[in-house]
Amino acid sequence: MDSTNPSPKPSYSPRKSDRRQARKQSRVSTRGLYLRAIKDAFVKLNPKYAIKNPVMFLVWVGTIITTIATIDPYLFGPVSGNNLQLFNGLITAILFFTVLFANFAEAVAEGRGKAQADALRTTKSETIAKKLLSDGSVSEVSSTSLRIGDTVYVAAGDVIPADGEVTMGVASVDESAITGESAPVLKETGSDVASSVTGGTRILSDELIIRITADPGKGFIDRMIALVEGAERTKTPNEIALTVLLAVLTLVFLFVVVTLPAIARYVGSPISVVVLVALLVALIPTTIGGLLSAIGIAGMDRVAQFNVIATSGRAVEACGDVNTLVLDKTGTITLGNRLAEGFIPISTYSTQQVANVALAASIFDDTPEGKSIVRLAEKLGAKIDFDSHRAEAVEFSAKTRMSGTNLPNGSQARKGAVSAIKGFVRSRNQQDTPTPVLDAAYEGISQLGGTPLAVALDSEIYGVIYLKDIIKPGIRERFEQLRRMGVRTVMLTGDNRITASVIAGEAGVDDFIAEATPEDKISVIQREQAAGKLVAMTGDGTNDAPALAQANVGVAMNTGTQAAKEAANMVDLDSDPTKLIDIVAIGKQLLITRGALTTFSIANDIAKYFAIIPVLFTSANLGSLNIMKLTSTNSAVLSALIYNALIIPALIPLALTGVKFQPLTANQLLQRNIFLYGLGGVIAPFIAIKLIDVLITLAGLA
Ligand SMILES: Nc1ncnc2c1ncn2[C@@H]1O[C@H](COP(=O)(O)OP(=O)(O)OP(=O)(O)O)[C@@H](O)[C@H]1O
Ligand SMILES: [K+]
Ligand SMILES: [Mg+2]
Repeated sequence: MDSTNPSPKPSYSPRKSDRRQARKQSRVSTRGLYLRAIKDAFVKLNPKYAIKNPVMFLVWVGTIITTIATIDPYLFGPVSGNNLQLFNGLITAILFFTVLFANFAEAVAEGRGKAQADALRTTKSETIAKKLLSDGSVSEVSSTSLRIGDTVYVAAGDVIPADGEVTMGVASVDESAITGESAPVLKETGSDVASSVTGGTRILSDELIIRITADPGKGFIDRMIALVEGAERTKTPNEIALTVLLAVLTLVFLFVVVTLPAIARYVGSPISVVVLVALLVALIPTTIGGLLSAIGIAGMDRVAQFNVIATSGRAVEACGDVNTLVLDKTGTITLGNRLAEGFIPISTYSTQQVANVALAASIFDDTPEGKSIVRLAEKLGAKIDFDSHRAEAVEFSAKTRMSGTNLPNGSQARKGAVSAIKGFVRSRNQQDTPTPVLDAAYEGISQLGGTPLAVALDSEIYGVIYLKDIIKPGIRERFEQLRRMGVRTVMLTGDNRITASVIAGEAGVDDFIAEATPEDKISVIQREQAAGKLVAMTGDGTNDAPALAQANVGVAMNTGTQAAKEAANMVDLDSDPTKLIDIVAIGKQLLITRGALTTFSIANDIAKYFAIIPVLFTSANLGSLNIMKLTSTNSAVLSALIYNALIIPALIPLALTGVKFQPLTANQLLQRNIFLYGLGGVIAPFIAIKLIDVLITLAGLA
């Protein structure tokens, strides 16, 4: 839970994003990226890879056929015409470039990940680990020999040899190797969120004893490398469905093209094999076929640029389908640094007395709330009148919703949710005490969106602490955007009903659940899923792990426990719960981009069909069909093919950055995109082909 998170809340200053930006740029040089992609484009010509993309593979096969026809134009039967070898050679070259361009698109998309993986690998060099043996002695071993369950000792200056949990000590650690943030992070034992350490990070001060939790090659950095490199990138269900659709379309066009020679012979206008291959390539969906995997990779990459590591493309894509977002109140919707604003006494007690009990109940509470209560109480002159070394801490838990101190004299000081403290007092008094003043204070604070904490000593409630929290600026607009995209937001909080409804109303969430226990989180998710919804959530604690695993998209905070990180399918390196909203937007954009480019590609192919087919039959005195007045059959085929090849690199930037994103529902988007990319896709080829036809006629190529 957030209130137990000792690390500072993320700031929203532009400086931080600038730093992140600078880091990305230094890691990846654009020039190197393109050079590498050009090389990879050739490597991907290997049939072993090429066959994974059926549409482009067919183009590759076509290239080989036209190559043979260039060497011997008469091999596949009698053909007429002059300059056959030049024409066939040109077609072959264009087809070859079509395949290369598609490979290049994929390679560019993969490039950034590969460069990032290289940078990560440099942090992963083998180190010497100080392993603790059962007899208490220390033995120096290689980090690669460590196994789960081993215990190691690390001190200032050491690199942590493998992932683990701190079992003893407190130390500050430089995690910039994975998060890019130079500020040191405090690691300590016992804490739910600060006890997990990552191999490859460096201890800056003090020393730690760590129990290893990952075998060699299975650590967080290893997983990150595999992920950013795309080694684990499997096709997502949506991608598979689209690949099947494209294959079917390809078959249809293959059938169309195969039946053409018979018709052509009938009308007395025979067509050569090379023209048939060219026609086939022009008609099959090569544009989307060539860009499909680049779009998917770019989606993962865009998530990575937000400093979020996705375990699979499937996870990013699932974000696009999310219908319900489950969010925490404290720290996600509100700023989360709830600070004590005042003490309100009840019955005969004075403010001073409330402050004294509040202080006694908070001396061991190191949550931001606890510390702010101590500060305020001390400011009001409160003092503790017992030996704190002999007192016992009662830790806060989201289940009990209270915390406190057992004093040396046997007294119990508590503070917590008003209902929880009422329950605490009732169990000692065996009856309810009517407390109209308490209820008024509770309601007053809640109406302001604040959190009221009741303060009790043994069987007496002394008063209420007002914890003030502020809704994050701009959060209402973000929920508004989500609503327009058809995403429902549900706020989940351990806080009381009134506070919850006030904050929910101000923030504009669709629904909320108050006084929620950690178990409620999982049941909310299950209920939504039972209604056919895809659910996304964030979490950091161990008790969030089951809910993170249950959600379709679970984003764990990097400050969270190992269990939470393993259960999630994304890890946010900045530990900013608000990012879930951005990730959902990225997922939506990925799906929209794919849809838009598919529409454009298919519209293009249909337009090309009507542009070229008539020209093929001009010699049969069907010239009136040549509405575009293209120069000749050859120039029509060449123009169409050149357009077909060039459109792939022309659309790479769009495939990588994604189409312009507007928060609309899926249906509205579909309509808008069919109009924009469908109509555009029909018109563009006519204009472009005509233009290229004029140019190559001027150049005397056809
Ligand atoms: N350190 C604390 N000591 C005592 N009581 C606390 C402490 N922190 C929170 N509480 C009380 O327990 C309630 C539940 O806390 P919990 O962390 O489950 O939810 P929350 O912080 O209010 O909201 P969210 O679930 O959005 O983080 C709080 O609303 C508050 O009344
Ligand atoms: K095509
Ligand atoms: Mg909380």
